[in-house]
Amino acid sequence: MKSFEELFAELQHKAAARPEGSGTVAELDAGIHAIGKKIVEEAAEVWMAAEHESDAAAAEEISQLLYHLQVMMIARGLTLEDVYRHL
Ligand SMILES: N=c1c2ncn([C@@H]3O[C@H](COP(=O)(O)OP(=O)(O)OP(=O)(O)O)[C@@H](O)[C@H]3O)c2ncn1[C@@H]1O[C@H](COP(=O)(O)O)[C@@H](O)[C@H]1O
Repeated sequence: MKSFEELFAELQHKAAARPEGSGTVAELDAGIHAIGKKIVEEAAEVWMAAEHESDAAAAEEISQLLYHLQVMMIARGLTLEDVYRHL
């Protein structure tokens, strides 16, 4: 289990080190447009899971949406602070 901040730090490291087999590196290479489509897809899955599935399924879909949002932040060069200042 990891926190939001720990995942973001891990993804920043992957983006810099570009290890073989990283899905994050592949998604970053696919670009903003592809990441955006993934976010929309995952958001729809969150909605459907929240309406029709278990708490565990909804939580898993939410975790995937958070992951893809973090990938988008890294693709745009945004930090956690850039986002937190709007919360
Ligand atoms: N938390 C996640 C995470 N959440 C979601 N995903 C990706 O998002 C996809 C979403 O799952 P879906 O159920 O929508 O599956 P899918 O539609 O079949 O996925 P695709 O075929 O579209 O890839 C997963 O297949 C993963 O590729 C994640 N990929 C990675 N992480 C974490 O990110 C870190 C870095 O991962 P790597 O870059 O792969 O090393 C690790 O700690 C991972 O646990």
